[in-house]
Amino acid sequence: MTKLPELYVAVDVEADGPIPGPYSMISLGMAVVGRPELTFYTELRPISDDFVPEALAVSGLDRDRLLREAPPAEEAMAAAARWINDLRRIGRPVFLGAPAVFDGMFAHWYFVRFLGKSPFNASGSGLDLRSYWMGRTGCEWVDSRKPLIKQQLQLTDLRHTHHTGEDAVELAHVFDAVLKSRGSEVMQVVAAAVVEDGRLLLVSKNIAPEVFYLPGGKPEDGESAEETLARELNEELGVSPLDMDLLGHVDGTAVLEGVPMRLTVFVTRIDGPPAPAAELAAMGWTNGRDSYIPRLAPAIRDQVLPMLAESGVFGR
Ligand SMILES: Nc1nc2c([nH]c(=O)n2[C@H]2C[C@H](O)[C@@H](COP(=O)(O)OP(=O)(O)OP(=O)(O)O)O2)c(=O)[nH]1
Repeated sequence: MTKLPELYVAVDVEADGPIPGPYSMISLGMAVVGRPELTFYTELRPISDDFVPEALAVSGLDRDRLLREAPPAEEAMAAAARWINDLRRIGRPVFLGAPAVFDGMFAHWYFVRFLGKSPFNASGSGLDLRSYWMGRTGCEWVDSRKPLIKQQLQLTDLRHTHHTGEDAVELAHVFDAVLKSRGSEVMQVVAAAVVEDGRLLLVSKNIAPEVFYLPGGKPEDGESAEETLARELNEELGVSPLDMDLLGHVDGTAVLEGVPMRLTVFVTRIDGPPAPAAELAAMGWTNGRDSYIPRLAPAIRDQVLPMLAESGVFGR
């Protein structure tokens, strides 16, 4: 049997105080990431007489109305648990909070207090939006606030309203965009395979002088691959490409930054003898059997050389 996918359940809580027990959860919203039609909302009858006016004011909910009309906590949490458990037909629910500490603390306490257990798991653990973003981008805590994440993902139109049903949907959208943005993290690099007299041109940079690879580099904004290559050949070697034949794309790990890389390689002739610029540590020509080979970047040695041999350009 194939394993069902994980379903990230964005959970949003409004409360009338900082901790559950002395204070109450007054509304609970949930929404499934990537499945905007799957949402849940309930208000809850307060469980104590105490409340912090400033906390209550955040949601704007009328506590007296909740005392009269909202379902008791047992009933509301049973409905929430049923909704989560129903999701098990299509996936494996995982709690998602922003922050997981506050919303998770209320949700977990309420599930355990009123139902004896949580439909998420025994520990109340789950995902936290900001921690995930820090891990993905390497940013500091202070730069992982939701408004900043929204800015970077062009989601500033998504409103935060303090209505837990709407805010759970907002969180689900943001996390969906965070997940989708992962694919675009691949670093693009364009490189030239220049072959003269049966030898392939290699360079190394000052930052790692013992690692050799093809001349080239990363595109600047708006540049085509060909424009990047022409600029890089000029900057690194003071030459211009005479023609560029796409050899292919190679997916690997960028040897300097250690991040996922897609390398686009062109077979290129150049208009004169290359003269290495200061940013290069060394330049040389390999015949495919010499001491350069062990020092090649893995993507070049393991993927590009076989492609060049296959196409008959070099190494046969
Ligand atoms: N140019 C080039 N880079 C390669 C090859 N193979 C490989 O792993 N890389 C890696 C090395 C680096 O991690 C990254 C390219 O970085 P780079 O430092 O050459 O790019 P760049 O000239 O645009 O550098 P910069 O402006 O950031 O200084 O890709 C290759 O064959 N050619």
